[in-house]
Amino acid sequence: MSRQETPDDAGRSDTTPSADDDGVAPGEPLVEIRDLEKYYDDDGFLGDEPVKAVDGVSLDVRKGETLGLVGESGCGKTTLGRTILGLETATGGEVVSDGRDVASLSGTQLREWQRDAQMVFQDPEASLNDRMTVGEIVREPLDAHGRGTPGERRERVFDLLDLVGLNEEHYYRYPHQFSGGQRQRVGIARALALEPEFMVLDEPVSALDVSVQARVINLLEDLQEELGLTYLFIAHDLSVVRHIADRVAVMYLGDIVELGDTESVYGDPAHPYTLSLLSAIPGSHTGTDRDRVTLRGTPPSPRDPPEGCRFATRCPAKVRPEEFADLPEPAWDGIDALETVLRERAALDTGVTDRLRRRLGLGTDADDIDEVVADLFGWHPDEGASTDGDGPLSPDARSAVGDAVEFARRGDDEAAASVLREAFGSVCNRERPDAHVVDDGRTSACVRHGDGYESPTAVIDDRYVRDDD
Ligand SMILES: Nc1ncnc2c1ncn2[C@@H]1O[C@H](COP(=O)(O)OP(=O)(O)OP(=O)(O)O)[C@@H](O)[C@H]1O
Repeated sequence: MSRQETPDDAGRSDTTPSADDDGVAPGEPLVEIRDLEKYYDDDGFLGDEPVKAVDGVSLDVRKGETLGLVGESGCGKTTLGRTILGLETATGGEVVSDGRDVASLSGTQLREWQRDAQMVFQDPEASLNDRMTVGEIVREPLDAHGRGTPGERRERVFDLLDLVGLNEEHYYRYPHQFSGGQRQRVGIARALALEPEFMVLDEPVSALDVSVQARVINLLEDLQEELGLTYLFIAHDLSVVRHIADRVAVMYLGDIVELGDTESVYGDPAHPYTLSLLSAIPGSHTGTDRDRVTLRGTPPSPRDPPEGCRFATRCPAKVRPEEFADLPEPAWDGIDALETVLRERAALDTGVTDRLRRRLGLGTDADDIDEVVADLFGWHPDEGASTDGDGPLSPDARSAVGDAVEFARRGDDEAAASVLREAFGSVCNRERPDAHVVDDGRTSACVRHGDGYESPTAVIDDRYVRDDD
């Protein structure tokens, strides 16, 4: 990993013992996560489903590495980090470290794990208590764990401040007297107080100015080297992760879709979601000219994730049914867009007002569906399926779209979306894909890596690049 020298890096002492007394060799699994689930069941009224924030995650965090965790907002990154640390109680699966299943620890053992594994938060403004001095903030975990005499704790805090590029004078100051970067250093010093071996860094630099970000990243890299730390680095900024992470895990709607060495994943993404995510970075060229692959719509609700592959509703490489193999790309664009509209309207429909309206037999605002169809396909459903006319849909496809429109007109967008899925869906809507090993240890959870399918990248090139050129 490259680094930049800064004045802040100078003069730190190396008084903290390195955390390699756990018997785990560098590169071996330090934390093993198996089928981890965290569902939030808030007993929502009207029988809401639980929020499946983390839904079946399996991965290892290896001793001494930085594992990047990326994905769109709301995909479950923070919840995964917090559940690994035992700050949230898992609703299923295991987190094993040093022979202990973290998810089932309590009392002293849980406290031990929470000493060995620490979290650094995104917002140093909100995560530090403004009524305490910096010295008190960093000392608090030492006090709570009864470490040494008061004098020894004070010395330890001075060492920690030095370690993160602050100095003794800062002991008596308050967080509000510090810049964002300095406050994040205080947060890091506090997280290091109990000599952890594993740290979850939750967007540790995203609230900071870019120039300050580089310095804090350098500090984290130096600390890792000096103290033998292992990081899970959560970020939505893909370039920061590329810089700092040895491996990267790509998360979508509660699950990991791709996991591998950072350079392989960024240089040649295997999963259609990774490819779409990376092609959204301006100027990124992921192997071929795929920058025009756009990620349509927003992720579905984690309360009601799609059946089969979670990414199927937005996937640019989705398997299409044989009987519609001849439909041109604009028809598929329209079908995907119509399904997105119906799904998003169905999600809104779960609002109390709409439910009550429906229960009372009042319509929802279904009238504009005809307009949507006309815009997307240049065809009005009342014209009938077999009418000749312009537009990309075949008569069979029109008939299926017409059936969906019937449901939407009656205010049942959910049924309309499922009619579309039934007609135009495939294995992607039925099976949750396994993680396939695609190259040297890299995994990607896409059905297209299985026998008999074209690879996701080949399909995307075919559908989006060649057509556009
Ligand atoms: N305490 C909670 N109760 C109910 N739902 C929650 C709770 N915490 C998180 N969620 C939901 O779980 C899902 C995942 O949230 P999480 O914060 O883990 O995502 P994230 O990927 O870290 O997002 P961001 O990048 O915006 O921080 C979201 O739908 C969120 O609304």
